[in-house]
Amino acid sequence: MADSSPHQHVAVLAFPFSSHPGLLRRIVCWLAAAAPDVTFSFYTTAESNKSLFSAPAPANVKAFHVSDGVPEGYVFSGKPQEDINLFLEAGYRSCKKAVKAAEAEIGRRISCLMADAFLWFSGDLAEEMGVAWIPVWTSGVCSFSVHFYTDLIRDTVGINALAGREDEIVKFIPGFSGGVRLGDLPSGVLFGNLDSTFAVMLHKMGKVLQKAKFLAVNSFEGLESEASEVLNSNFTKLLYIGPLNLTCPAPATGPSSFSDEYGCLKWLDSQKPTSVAYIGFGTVGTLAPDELVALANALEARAMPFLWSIKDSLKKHLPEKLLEKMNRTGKMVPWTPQVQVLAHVSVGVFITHFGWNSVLESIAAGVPLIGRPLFGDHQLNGWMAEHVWRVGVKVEGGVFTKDGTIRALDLVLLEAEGKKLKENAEWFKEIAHKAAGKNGSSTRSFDSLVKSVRAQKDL
Ligand SMILES: O=c1ccn([C@@H]2O[C@H](COP(=O)(O)OP(=O)(O)O[C@H]3O[C@H](CO)[C@@H](O)[C@H](O)[C@H]3O)[C@@H](O)[C@H]2O)c(=O)[nH]1
Repeated sequence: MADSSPHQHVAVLAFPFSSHPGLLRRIVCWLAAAAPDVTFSFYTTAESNKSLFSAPAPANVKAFHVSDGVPEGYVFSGKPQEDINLFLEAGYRSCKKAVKAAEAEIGRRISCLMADAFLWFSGDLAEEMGVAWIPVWTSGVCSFSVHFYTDLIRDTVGINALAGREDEIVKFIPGFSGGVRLGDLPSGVLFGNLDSTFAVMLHKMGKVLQKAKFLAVNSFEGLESEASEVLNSNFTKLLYIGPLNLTCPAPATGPSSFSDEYGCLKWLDSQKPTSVAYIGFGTVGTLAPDELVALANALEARAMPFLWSIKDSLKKHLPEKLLEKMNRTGKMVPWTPQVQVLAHVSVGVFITHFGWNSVLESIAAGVPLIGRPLFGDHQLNGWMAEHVWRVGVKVEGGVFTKDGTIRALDLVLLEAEGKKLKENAEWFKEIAHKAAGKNGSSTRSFDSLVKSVRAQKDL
C-alpha cells in the first residue's frame, strides 16, 4: 500500500438509522472542505448510502458500503429494533472488513477513525488498527451524561423500581444538581426494556467512552455547562462543534433536506410575524391517530396559522371536514427545510418531539417550543428545555389533547410566561451564534479537529 505521501486517510463510521448518518455526513463534508488534502472514507449501509449520496459530496469524500448484517434469505419477524440488532451483531467484523477494503481501494492506510458514539466497538477497532479515535455524539451532553452514569443511577434507584416514583426529582446525578425528574430519564437506563438492543448499546457506549481522549458533541459552550464541567473534569475532553445547523449547514453538498420543494418559505412570507406554529416530529417518530386529531382540532379551534411537516400516510387519520377547514389557515407538507423555516420571522412557536436537533435548531432561531416527547432522549431534552433553559413547555400530561394543546399555545403566544420563554430562547440564540461565528468556541474546536485529522494525532 502506497503510504509515503503526507496525505491522510480518515475513516468515518456512521450509525445507519434515523437522522444519524445524515448528520455524520454533514460533519464529514464540512471537514473535507476544510481539509481538501485529506481523504475521507465514509461507511454506512448500501441503503443509507443511496439516499445520502444522491447529492454530490466533495471529491475527497468516498462512500463505502458496510453490511447491514441481514443474513441471506433472512425473514424479519417484526421484533422491535431487529434491523439495528442485526447491524450491531455484525458491526465490528463488517466495519473492519469495509475499512480494509477501502484502504486497498484508496491505496492508503487510515490514520484516524471517526465514528458515531453509538458504535461503542469503534474504540477497540481504532486500537487494533493503531490509529486515533474520534467518537461523535450527535445528541446533547445532558443525555450523554445519563448514559455515562447509568451504573450509578441503577445502583442508587434500583432497576425497574420506578413505579410510583416517576415524579420524584433527584439531585444525585452529577451534572444535574438542580434536579431531574426520574420519569424523564431516557428509557432503557432505569426503566423500560433494559435488555433491548438500544439500551445495551447505550450502556456499553457510556462505559467505553470513558476511555476516549475526547468526544465531539453537537452542542455549544454555555448551554449545558454543569453536565459539561462534570464530564470534562471526570473523564474526557468534550469538543463542542455545534449547533451543527449553524456550524455546518452545508446546503451546497447536502441531501435534499435543504430544498424547499413544497414552497414553505414562500408561504411563510405571506404570514404575519411570529404568528405561525411550525409542527414537526423529526425523522422517525409518529403520533398516534387520536393525538393527531387532538392537535389538529386545537389548531383549528384557535384558527392558528400553521406549517406542519407530516407524511401523507398520516394525514389519512384526519377527518376530511377537519382537513378542509385546516387547509384555510395552514399548510401540510411531507418535508420542510426546517432550519430555514424556524429562522423565518413568521414562526412564533415550534410544536415538536424534543429531538435533539429540533431543540437546537429552535434555540438557534430563538423560537420557543411546545413538546410532546416520543422516545429516547426526548423526555430529558424536554426537561432541560422546560426546567433548565426555560425556552419551552411540555404539553400537559405529555400527550396531545385538544384543550391541553390550546392551553400550551395560549401560554407560549399570549401570556407573560410565554414572553419570558421567547426572551430566553433569544438569549441562547445569541450564545449559539457567537459559538458558531468567527473565533467562536465551536469554530475553534472545529479548527482543532481539522488540524488533528491532518496531523494524524490526537487533539
Ligand atoms: O420536515 C422535516 C423534518 C425534519 N427535518 C430535519 O430532521 C432532523 C430531525 O432531527 P431530530 O429533531 O433530532 O429528530 P429525530 O430524527 O427523531 O432524531 C434522532 O436522532 C437525534 C440525535 O441523535 C435524537 O435526539 C433523537 O432522539 C432521535 O430520534 C432535524 O435536523 C430537522 O431539521 C427537516 O429538515 N424537515
